[in-house]
Amino acid sequence: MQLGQQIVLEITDLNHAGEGVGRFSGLVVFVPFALPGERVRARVTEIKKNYARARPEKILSPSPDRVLPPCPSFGSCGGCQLLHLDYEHQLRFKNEVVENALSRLGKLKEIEVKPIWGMENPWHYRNKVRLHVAWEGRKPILGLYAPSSHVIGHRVDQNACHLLDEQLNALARALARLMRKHAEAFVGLTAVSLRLAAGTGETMVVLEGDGNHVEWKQFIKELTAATSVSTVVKVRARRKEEVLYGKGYITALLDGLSFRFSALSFYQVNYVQTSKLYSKVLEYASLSGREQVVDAYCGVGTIALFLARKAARVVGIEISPEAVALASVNAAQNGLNHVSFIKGAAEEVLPELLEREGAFDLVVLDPPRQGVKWAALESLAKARIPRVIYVSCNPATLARDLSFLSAQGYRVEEVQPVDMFPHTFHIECVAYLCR
Ligand SMILES: C[S@@+](CC[C@H](N)C(=O)[O-])C[C@H]1O[C@@H](n2cnc3c(N)ncnc32)[C@H](O)[C@@H]1O
Repeated sequence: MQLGQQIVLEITDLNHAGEGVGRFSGLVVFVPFALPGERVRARVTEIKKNYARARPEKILSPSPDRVLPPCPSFGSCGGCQLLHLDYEHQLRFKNEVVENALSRLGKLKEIEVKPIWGMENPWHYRNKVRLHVAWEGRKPILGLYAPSSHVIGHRVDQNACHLLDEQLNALARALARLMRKHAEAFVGLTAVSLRLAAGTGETMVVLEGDGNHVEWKQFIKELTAATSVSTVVKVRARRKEEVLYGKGYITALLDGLSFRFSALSFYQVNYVQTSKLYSKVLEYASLSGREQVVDAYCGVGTIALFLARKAARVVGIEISPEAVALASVNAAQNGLNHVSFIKGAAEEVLPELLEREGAFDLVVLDPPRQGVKWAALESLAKARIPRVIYVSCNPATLARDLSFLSAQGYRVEEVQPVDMFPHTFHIECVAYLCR
């Protein structure tokens, strides 16, 4: 096989990233946007020792599960990987990814993986987007990068995104128009994020990088006159927030609670599915009102406050100082005064907390994609925490960590996948473990 060679192959499977898997001359070949059962003609783009990658040029015999992607940017935009696969089959694929991760990576057999909870309407669900700034001559353009590249593959002024909330699509278009008008202001800006708070409809524009502040003033004046944007914040190298307009945060409403979040604090991207995810956490928690609970990786305190409505005491742990400050405000605003928050890394704070006051009934973990550090996992068994709920956005690290906890004496009772990210390969899960 050679780079640039044209090959014809049968696709037999999908890998965890949603790419078609076939074989050519004995080598595994990944073909993005190809489906199992398809025969494709593709051009080799990468050759490694154990696998190759090829770009599809023609689908010679399409799968019956293939659908026409509604977005003209599909394939040239890195946002979606599964828009060509019928939604029912996307859900089936995701269940299989979770089952395979648990059995192959985690060596965990006989775990009950429930059928994934899909969306009734899997479109326009995203309340956040990070757009990149690129240049077309002296004019800035705004869009999403092509897969594995730093080239814009989807321009927001040309097409609306089918995953993004329509309010944010409209804001992105208005922004792109004004950016071209105030091109000077955008020299030095690398990205612009847009966020929307459900329930209140408040929106935030986050400018990343540096630029001409005098020009920004005029740009922001025109932006806020032309749109209903609530706040504009600047962050430099994604570290410190500087409020340029409005309050610097927006407030979302979810199932009777309100949550403030800011430019640098995490907030789940899909409101409909977040409500289902948190209801599952609450169901697994099955609180009576007497329990003491830890919510590790608590963000702005969302799960902590959901649980606090039914628990005696909740302690949240979070590394981001912005998020911890907002979590405390959120607790106070929701009248939940038996919740406290500790700023720090879970792998340091959790072992200390459990050693100091071991009497917690339940620990919730909701780490980023890298999963939980072993020091934190070990401390659960050491403190004999009876029940653990693990929320994960990465089946591979979930499998690794559940395997570790199994070896430490925990039994994985059930795993519920939730489709937080339709049309992409990303999968959210919530797992329930008992000692
Ligand atoms: C997936 S988010 C979950 C947030 C929250 N549970 C929610 O549902 O909105 C993970 C959070 O963990 C925080 N984080 C990342 N590394 C951490 C660490 N080592 N210790 C504590 N928190 C961490 C991030 O800042 C982020 O807020």
